[in-house]
Amino acid sequence: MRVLLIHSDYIEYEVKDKALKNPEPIPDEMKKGRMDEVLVAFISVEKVDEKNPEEVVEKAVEEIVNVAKQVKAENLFVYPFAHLSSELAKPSVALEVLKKIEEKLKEKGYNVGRAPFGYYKAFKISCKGHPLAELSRTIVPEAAKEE
Ligand SMILES: NCC(=O)N[C@H]1[C@@H](O)[C@H](n2cnc3c(N)ncnc32)O[C@@H]1CO
Repeated sequence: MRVLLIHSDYIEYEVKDKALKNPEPIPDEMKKGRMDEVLVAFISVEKVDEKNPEEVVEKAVEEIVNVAKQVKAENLFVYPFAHLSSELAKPSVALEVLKKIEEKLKEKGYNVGRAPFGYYKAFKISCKGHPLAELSRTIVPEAAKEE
């Protein structure tokens, strides 16, 4: 899994078109969204994550929470982003992993938004520009490290 973390004044998105034959079904209110004072996590779920999705969910949540505490962000935004890797997990696994990350971050008390999965989206983001405002993380299951 590849994660790009951007501490932002805001992020806003608008769904434009289907990018998969069967994108995530979404209600009209999810076709546009905005979150302010937010730590955005652009996430590419990778093929290697299929070896242990539960483990990469836990590790991703840990990494995102660590950064959220450092930058004092209470709002988090999970953004499905298929452009950080050339070895993507299949959509069914990726969607489940992203939903689980969202769910576990909420369980930890954060306000969590998520952009719809399987669509082309226009988005605007305002990076805060401080030294910890742009970070990236690579997360792999332990099993993959032994190979
Ligand atoms: N920016 C627009 C976009 O990326 N659209 C992507 C994601 O929303 C989602 N998607 C598919 N596979 C994955 C994956 N492995 N990880 C994350 N998202 C995925 O499906 C779209 C087409 O790849």
